[in-house]
Amino acid sequence: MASEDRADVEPRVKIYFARGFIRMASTGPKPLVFCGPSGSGKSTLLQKLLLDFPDKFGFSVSHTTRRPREGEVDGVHYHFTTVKQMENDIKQGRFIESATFGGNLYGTSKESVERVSKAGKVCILDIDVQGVKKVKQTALNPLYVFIKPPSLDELESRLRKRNTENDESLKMRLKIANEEMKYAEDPNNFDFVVINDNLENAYYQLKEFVNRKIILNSGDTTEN
Ligand SMILES: Nc1ncnc2c1ncn2[C@@H]1O[C@H](COP(=O)(O)OP(=O)(O)OP(=O)(O)O)[C@@H](O)[C@H]1O
Repeated sequence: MASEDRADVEPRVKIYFARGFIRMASTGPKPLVFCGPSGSGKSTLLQKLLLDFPDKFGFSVSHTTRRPREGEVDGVHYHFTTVKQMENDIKQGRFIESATFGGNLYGTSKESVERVSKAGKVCILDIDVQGVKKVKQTALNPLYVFIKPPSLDELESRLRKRNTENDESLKMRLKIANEEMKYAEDPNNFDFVVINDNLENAYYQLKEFVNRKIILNSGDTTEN
């Protein structure tokens, strides 16, 4: 889908080309990609994982020129910046990738990514299917996890309860969700699919996958 069609949807594209990071990825544990429709529970599950394994995982904070939503903290959820500042930073080569959606700029700075890799942590990428397709073209070779809502009706209900969307953006998110779920049906596209029906159950499955594929593989056998 063309980016123009997704005017109200935030891009979730964080592609880590930083040299240091790629070196780390090729020797250490694989990075972890979280993908899934808007409202499927990526942030919720990701936060639980970061809390459980604070020394293992790190999340690169994106920049945006959009206004913060209620409860969003600068430097935690996003680095909120101005168009002038961000355009200047892009010109100066400080961004790995950036895009304009719905009149706002979004991007991943080299600094945000390097901060995670310098701390010796596994980078978690929270990206949409477009981002997954792009990452698949790089040498990053992460593990791909798809967070799947139990149904589109339940997804709609969660998005409505979250109270972050207007009717138009909700409709767009549901349309894209349908396409993303079709992409995830191909077993070659993701290493693991978690159905986020009951949160604790979904998290249990995710944690088991992460323990098996990342924690135990890195030589750290500490159970959490
Ligand atoms: N298993 C669950 N049962 C019920 N509600 C849930 C569950 N998982 C997440 N939620 C709620 O659903 C809403 C969407 O979750 P969340 O914000 O984590 O989704 P997301 O995939 O990160 O969305 P976006 O891509 O738009 O940021 C939140 O209000 C969250 O509290």
